[in-house]
Amino acid sequence: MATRIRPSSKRCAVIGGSGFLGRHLVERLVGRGYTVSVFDIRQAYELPGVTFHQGDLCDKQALLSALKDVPIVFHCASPAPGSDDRALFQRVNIDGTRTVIQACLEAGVQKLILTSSASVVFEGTDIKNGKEDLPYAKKPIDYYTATKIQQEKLVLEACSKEKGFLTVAIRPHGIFGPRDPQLVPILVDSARRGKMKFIIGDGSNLVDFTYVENVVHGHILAAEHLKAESPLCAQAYHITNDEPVRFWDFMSQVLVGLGYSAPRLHLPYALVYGLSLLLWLIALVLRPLVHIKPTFTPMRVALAGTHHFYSCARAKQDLGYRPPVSLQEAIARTVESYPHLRQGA
Ligand SMILES: NC(=O)C1=CN([C@@H]2O[C@H](COP(=O)(O)OP(=O)(O)OC[C@H]3O[C@@H](n4cnc5c(N)ncnc54)[C@H](O)[C@@H]3O)[C@@H](O)[C@H]2O)C=CC1
Ligand SMILES: CC(C)=CCC[C@@H](C)[C@H]1CC[C@H]2C3=C(CC[C@]12C)[C@@]1(C)CCC(=O)C[C@@H]1CC3
Repeated sequence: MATRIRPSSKRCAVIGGSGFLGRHLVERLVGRGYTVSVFDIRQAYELPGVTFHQGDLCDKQALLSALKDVPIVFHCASPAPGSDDRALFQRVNIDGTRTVIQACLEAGVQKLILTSSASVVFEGTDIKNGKEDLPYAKKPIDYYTATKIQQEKLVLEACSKEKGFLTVAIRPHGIFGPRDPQLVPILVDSARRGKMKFIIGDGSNLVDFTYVENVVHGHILAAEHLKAESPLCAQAYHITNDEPVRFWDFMSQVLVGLGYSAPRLHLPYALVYGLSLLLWLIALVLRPLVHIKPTFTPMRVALAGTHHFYSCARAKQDLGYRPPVSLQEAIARTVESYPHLRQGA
């Protein structure tokens, strides 16, 4: 049964509220009676109870007008992880997060909840039941992850009981669900181009995937439990479905649910990883002449061929977190939500 919490305040802002996770968060907050300010570079929808502020989070003045009289801020904006624009990641995830913190302090915001990522500890090798005290990756798998590490450090270091500014980081993993622009669309696009015939490795690697509503639940619990005397201050929390699943079983269930064939043939992990590195290097060298975007990037191959699942024990203990939607139910709802991606549609 879900924990019942009495919200301390009914106003909040969601930076990145037009995005996949951000919009689900906004919808749930409105459903719980919050008045929400969305701050995003784009406005993707309209909703009663929600005010939109269109702007770049690197612009402090623009942020300040959205954060006026707002005690709680959720920061879930980021450039798409698949981008290869290093300067953009630096500008938005690092410099922009500094600006968000500065704006929160100037506006008198009391709580900042950051959407980080469980990948901040992932180096491309197995993680089994990883806890939050694992060290940050020394060699992050890509530039997106490198900047998520810096972003999380900035937010947690900014926590100050003296200033009345409390911060916490939520680390989800492999978010999926209706309107996800990444996981299912990339998977289906690969299947349609005949690229989902192979299983990388022996297919036994266990991975966490997290239904978007469970991620939202974790964020709201964090916001409502974050108090000066609580253990949450300056802490990071893994939020997953808490049901590690074989990566290739998960992919197969989604593919079969949408009418595509499941991958069957096995390829050695080292071979595919080596090829993906080679392709990535070729794409880098040719970039001045032609822009190639390989499907199987080294990052995706590492995620597809290793164990990476995380313990939610800290979130269970401090937040009372239990994933409200099971993995099977989540997959069914997700498949149902993509009629346009079905085979033959
Ligand atoms: N999708 C996933 O599997 C995971 C995502 N995350 C994190 O969750 C958060 C949300 O991710 P998604 O909803 O999947 O991404 P998304 O791309 O759907 O949403 C990100 C939003 O941020 C906005 N944004 C980007 N740059 C901005 C800027 N300079 N100023 C204002 N707004 C800006 C975009 O317009 C977009 O609406 C991100 O912080 C991401 O790093 C963490 C773990 C896994
Ligand atoms: C091998 C192949 C082409 C699989 C298709 C699915 C992938 C696109 C997803 C499988 C795991 C996903 C994942 C993320 C993005 C989409 C996948 C690679 C993240 C990198 C998104 C941002 C994060 O913070 C971590 C995620 C880890 C899992």
